[in-house]
Amino acid sequence: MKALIFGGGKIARGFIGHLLHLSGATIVFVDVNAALIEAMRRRGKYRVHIMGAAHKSIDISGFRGYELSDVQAIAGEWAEADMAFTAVGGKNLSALGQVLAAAFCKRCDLAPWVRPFNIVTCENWKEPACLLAEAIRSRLPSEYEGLFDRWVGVTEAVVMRSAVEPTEDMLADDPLCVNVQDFWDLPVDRDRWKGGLPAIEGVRFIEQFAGFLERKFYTYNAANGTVSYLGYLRKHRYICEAASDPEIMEVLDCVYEETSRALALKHNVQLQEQLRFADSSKKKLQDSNIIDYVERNARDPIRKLGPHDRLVGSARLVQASGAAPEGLAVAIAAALFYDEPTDSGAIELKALRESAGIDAILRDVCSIAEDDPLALLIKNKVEWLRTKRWIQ
Ligand SMILES: NC(=O)C1=CN([C@@H]2O[C@H](COP(=O)(O)OP(=O)(O)OC[C@H]3O[C@@H](n4cnc5c(N)ncnc54)[C@H](O)[C@@H]3O)[C@@H](O)[C@H]2O)C=CC1
Ligand SMILES: O=P(O)(O)OC[C@H]1O[C@](O)(CO)[C@@H](O)[C@@H]1O
Repeated sequence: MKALIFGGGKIARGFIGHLLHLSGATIVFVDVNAALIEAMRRRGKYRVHIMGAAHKSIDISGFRGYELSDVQAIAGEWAEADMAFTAVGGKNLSALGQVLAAAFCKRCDLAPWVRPFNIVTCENWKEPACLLAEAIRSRLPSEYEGLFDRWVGVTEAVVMRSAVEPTEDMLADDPLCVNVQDFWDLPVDRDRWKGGLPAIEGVRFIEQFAGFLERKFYTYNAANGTVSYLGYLRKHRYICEAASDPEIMEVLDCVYEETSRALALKHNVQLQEQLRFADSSKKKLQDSNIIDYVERNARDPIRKLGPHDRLVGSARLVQASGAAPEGLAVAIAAALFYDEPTDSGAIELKALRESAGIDAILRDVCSIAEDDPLALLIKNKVEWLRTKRWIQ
């Protein structure tokens, strides 16, 4: 078995590469970051540290690496590969699609198709498989479209292992190592997969997958958004500390309650089952074996305040179910005040807030109009945060 992994970051190395290595696959990483690829080639191995279960940690070696600009090499590897995964960040899928379209044409010219090829997105994003498939297909010359439709499946996975930057000491020893959660399951949408199913450690093909990614995103990520933005205001460094702060837990429980009702309704899942799912998210956030940082989870607030992302997207879902997203509105209000000076997105957000005001952020970043009930609710929660002195 041979697999391409687009992205060489934390999830690519610390989860997808790990599972594929355990399955005996030949692994080819492709990343836009030339320095990262150079380091991967030079060092030839990296360590995956399993947090809280050091005896399961492992060295991964025997992989190859290419820069994304090397379309010819990607096409050559593709011609011999069985599947590909992406872990590049949802906002980069469209740019990746452009390269994959060019590589696909070259790959078609290199060798005839004899079996289907699947690309699995591993991204916290709204409908990433559709997005990537369209980003590739829309750039294909018409004579290649039929081949793409016939031979390539684009499907998606739900990534629930956390992969975290190691400490500076660990990086000094191995700059490519990754700290990961002791979690091994990778659910993949079976219905979008073309052809026979491979046996890959941890990969679980699920039928009627629709909705699972949304449930995960608006449960796990809505919760870690809530915990991290409130955690920042409450000056917590670690996620597990913030998630165990009684004042934050009150808001967190409210978020779980409102998102669970809306998700159960939308996806026709028993409320009790969805609440159990929410509970597993809470346990993960509070797990002190997982050394994860408020800063990492709050990072890139402009993306995370986007209209379909974890906070506003889930608030919209709650509104659509006929309820008011009280807890999520607190989390969004807190995110508007994520003023971390080391985060370029946070600096931009603060400058926008100070120059144009909250209404402008809600309109331009979150796509929430000034007279939308959600805007009014969020602004009420901003005042509430002020009365609690969590913001000035
Ligand atoms: N780190 C985590 O705990 C989790 C991450 N995820 C998702 O996994 C995805 C990857 O996240 P991380 O690995 O944490 O990020 P990361 O920042 O560690 O890695 C992303 C990598 O993608 C590369 N990249 C960007 N654009 C590219 C392109 N067009 N082609 C090839 N490579 C490109 C970057 O250079 C970087 O090396 C994201 O969608 C994230 O939401 C999901 C669950 C958990
Ligand atoms: O970069 P993003 O989108 O915050 O995704 C990473 C997050 O997803 C999670 O796995 C939550 O499910 C977190 O551990 C992690 O912070």
